[in-house]
Amino acid sequence: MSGNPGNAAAPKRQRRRRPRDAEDGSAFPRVVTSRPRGADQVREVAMVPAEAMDIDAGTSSNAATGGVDGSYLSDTRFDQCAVSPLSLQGIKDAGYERLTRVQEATLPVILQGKDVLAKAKTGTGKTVAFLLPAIELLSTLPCSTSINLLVMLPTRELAYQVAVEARKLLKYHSSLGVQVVIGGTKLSQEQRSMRSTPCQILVATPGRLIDHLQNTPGFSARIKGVKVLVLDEADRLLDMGFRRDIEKIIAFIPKERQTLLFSATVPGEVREVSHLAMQKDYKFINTVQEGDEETHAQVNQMYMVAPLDLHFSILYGVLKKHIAEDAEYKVIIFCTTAMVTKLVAEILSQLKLNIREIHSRKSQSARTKVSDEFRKSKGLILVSSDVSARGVDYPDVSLVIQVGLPSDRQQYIHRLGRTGRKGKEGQGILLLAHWEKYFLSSVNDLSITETVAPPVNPSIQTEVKGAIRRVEIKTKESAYQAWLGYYNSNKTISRDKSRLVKLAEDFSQSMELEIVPAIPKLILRKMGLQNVPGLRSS
Ligand SMILES: Nc1ncnc2c1ncn2[C@@H]1O[C@H](COP(=O)(O)OP(=O)(O)OP(=O)(O)O)[C@@H](O)[C@H]1O
Repeated sequence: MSGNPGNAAAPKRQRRRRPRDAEDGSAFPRVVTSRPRGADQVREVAMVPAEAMDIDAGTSSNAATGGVDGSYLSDTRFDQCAVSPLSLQGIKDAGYERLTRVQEATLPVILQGKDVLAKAKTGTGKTVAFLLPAIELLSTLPCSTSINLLVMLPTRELAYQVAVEARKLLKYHSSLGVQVVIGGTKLSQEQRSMRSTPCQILVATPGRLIDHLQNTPGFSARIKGVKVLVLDEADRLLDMGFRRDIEKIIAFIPKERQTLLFSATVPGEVREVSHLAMQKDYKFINTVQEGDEETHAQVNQMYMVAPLDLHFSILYGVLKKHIAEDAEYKVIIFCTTAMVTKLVAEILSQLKLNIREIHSRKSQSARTKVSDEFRKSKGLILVSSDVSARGVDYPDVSLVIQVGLPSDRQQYIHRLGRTGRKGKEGQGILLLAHWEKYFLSSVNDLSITETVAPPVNPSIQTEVKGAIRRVEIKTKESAYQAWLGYYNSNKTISRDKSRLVKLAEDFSQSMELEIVPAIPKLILRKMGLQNVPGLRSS
């Protein structure tokens, strides 16, 4: 390790605020000079530096047919590519034979040493697309204990998953290793393991990486060895929640490096700020075919609009129907906030459904346990906040339900992307109240169609109300406050504060509360709601 952390006195640990974790073509794709149609893409052109070159892999001959069998796979085999025998052996053991389309499109460009911004649909193998060429580069470097590959990503579950994928590819590269640094675990534990087995590949969430930069002796020297920087879920890492952390981290690592940005969604704003991380002449590789949607055609997307007071009953009805139709059901329900997630999980558990719960207020060990269990199981419903929205690869998810407003179009797409992975079929349902319908205009280019909510008969309603009444009052109070906070941070809904408060009261009534819970004055002031009638303060 460059610098000896064992001998250096550890500086006092600094406390800092950081965002909670939210909580594709032929081997030589065609280079296009103009962007394909679509209002979004037209906007992108205007904001991209002129030097950046776009590779529209979606229209290259191989990708245009969707690979040899119309799937997410290309017809190129790994053993036909310029990949080392050690990596090939690992790939073979992992069971991968052909490259996915995004892997085929990006591999030659990354191996040439170019900076790449790649867009490919969810569940199409982006992780291997950035790991494999980066590992190829690392395998040519002299043996060292510096960090040579830094993978940044927004959530802890995703960090573990990327490390697992890296270990598969590294199986025969005995001189290379991978380590994970994430929040929610003891810093000292990570410091110890980095000291005892310093690795060349580091997978990290931004906040924890900054903790190490500030508090782990020798770490900033080790990170000076970075040759490849990856921002997975790049648009999330470059949005306002994480951008400052990413800028800080980039300031610590060498300018002479290769940078790879990957995501299923690349809004114009991301291309606008991509210079923060990449060289001006980076390549934008887009494997979403011309005229195609950002979501998968094999995923049936529907929305339902119903009054808030019926949402729990409708949710129950949808789940019962899905379970009856599919014995191997595996469902993820996305909720707006951690505390609303807890509420929904508790209500559905009271209704005797097989429920697991995951969100940022759970301990990391509980999150890891639930995540591992859900990955392996069937016949299970995972109620989740956005900690599972991006990148997490749970196989065979049969249905994704999104209850209430997604934070934006990108989040809707990533959440939906937890089903329909690797060419499989899936279903998506978005459940909205009437006043949330405006969100639909942001996804109207996707194949999302209205469907009628299952009828809520009196007996279902009685059963659901009974379950809601059995949920602890404290859970409901926390959910009310979180709900208010979430919708208050939504520009459209919060424009009319009186209406917002009235809607929150409707939510409170849907939880069978007779009066709205009191909220601490300080929190009301922070929300800018201190004088709005209809709220109670404590
Ligand atoms: N060449 C390949 N052949 C078969 N399976 C593959 C191949 N490459 C990756 N996979 C598998 O495909 C699945 C999806 O990959 P991955 O999670 O990287 O998708 P992604 O595109 O990053 O999705 P998201 O946008 O949701 O993050 C994983 O289970 C991975 O192991």
